[in-house]
Amino acid sequence: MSARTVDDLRLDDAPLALASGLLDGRTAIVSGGGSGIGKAAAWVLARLGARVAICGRNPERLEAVQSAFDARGWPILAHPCDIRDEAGIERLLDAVAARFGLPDILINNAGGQFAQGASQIAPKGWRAVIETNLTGCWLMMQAVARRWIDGGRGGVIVNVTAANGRGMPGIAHSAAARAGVENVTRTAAVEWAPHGIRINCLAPGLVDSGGLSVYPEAARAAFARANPQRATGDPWDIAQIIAFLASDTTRFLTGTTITADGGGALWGDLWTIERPVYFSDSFQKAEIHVA
Ligand SMILES: CCCCCCCCCCC/C=C/C(=O)SCCNC(=O)CCNC(=O)[C@H](O)C(C)(C)COP(=O)(O)OP(=O)(O)OC[C@H]1O[C@@H](n2cnc3c(N)ncnc32)[C@H](O)[C@@H]1OP(=O)(O)O
Ligand SMILES: NC(=O)C1=CN([C@@H]2O[C@H](COP(=O)(O)OP(=O)(O)OC[C@H]3O[C@@H](n4cnc5c(N)ncnc54)[C@H](OP(=O)(O)O)[C@@H]3O)[C@@H](O)[C@H]2O)C=CC1
Repeated sequence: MSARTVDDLRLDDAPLALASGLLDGRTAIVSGGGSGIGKAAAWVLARLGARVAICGRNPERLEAVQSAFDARGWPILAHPCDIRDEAGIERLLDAVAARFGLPDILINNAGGQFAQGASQIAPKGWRAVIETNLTGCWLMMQAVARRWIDGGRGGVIVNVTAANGRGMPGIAHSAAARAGVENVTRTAAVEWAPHGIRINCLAPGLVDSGGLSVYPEAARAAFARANPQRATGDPWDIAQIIAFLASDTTRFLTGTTITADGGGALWGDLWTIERPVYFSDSFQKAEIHVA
């Protein structure tokens, strides 16, 4: 896919890296499956043979994906759910169980944040982002893992985080939440290994998924400078790594984070908010006053 739209026909035609039929008979839940990376992941998983359940807050987005799947004859359950609502998560899992049985795969992809300087973030905004990206992700993984453990069987979890190794200027709340998810992933990977549960994270850099439209124009124009490839990522490529992590191909991999950021962890410059003048090329060192 050279253009970065998450367009249905492009998702049909984009080449698959994994073997067709690899996920035959598996059921996967994809949170945030109505848009962007989650939608691309739902497509990859279905093209590999999985039955897919998608959730998100906005029913219209889910229904559009459901219609596309129905038109292709792919089994799908679209169930609105806010991942911050534990009772809602139980209803989602009950609906999946009634339609497909216990899931085999959880793709914890739902998330997001708003860009704001760290000193400006209001307590309510901080809590909203932590609740979404840390607590929501945790509630999903715990609820699914409990059902696997109670059912005496294992499963695979893929948590979509964000490349945060050098911090994430302009989205401090999300940086904290994603680091928390990566650590609880390492922890749960050990605790739940005896139950046959594998769990890994995929940390994307900037991916042109449509989700980036929430950022200011000036920030978006600079996003391709965030890595040495000087490019934003493609949702299809991210979706294929998700499927790779969800498949038995990676059965010896657990508790790790794969970063897919075009090398941004090594070099690049990313500000999701306007960069302070202190960091501009024209700023004179002599202007720095150290108390
Ligand atoms: C050099 C380092 C290199 C590192 C490279 C790192 C590269 C990775 C970069 C990662 C970039 C990430 C991209 C993406 O994630 S794309 C996907 C984007 N999609 C979204 O973000 C959409 C989802 N977001 C949301 O739904 C919301 O932002 C939210 C998470 C907050 C949840 O919404 P909710 O409906 O619960 O919350 P509210 O809207 O009611 O708001 C609650 C309070 O939050 C504050 N708030 C919300 N929006 C803003 C805003 N735009 N500006 C400031 N504050 C905001 C506010 O306090 C709200 O309360 P009030 O409304 O009462 O004021
Ligand atoms: N695109 C990028 O550059 C990067 C993205 N990411 C992360 O990747 C994931 C996918 O993002 P992307 O596809 O790009 O953007 P999108 O905004 O398209 O996807 C976010 C999805 O999460 C869902 N979602 C958000 N909050 C909730 C909630 N409380 N409960 C249930 N669903 C929710 C949204 O659906 P709805 O609004 O209907 O609830 C939406 O489908 C997110 O976690 C994002 O933060 C990380 C790094 C970079």
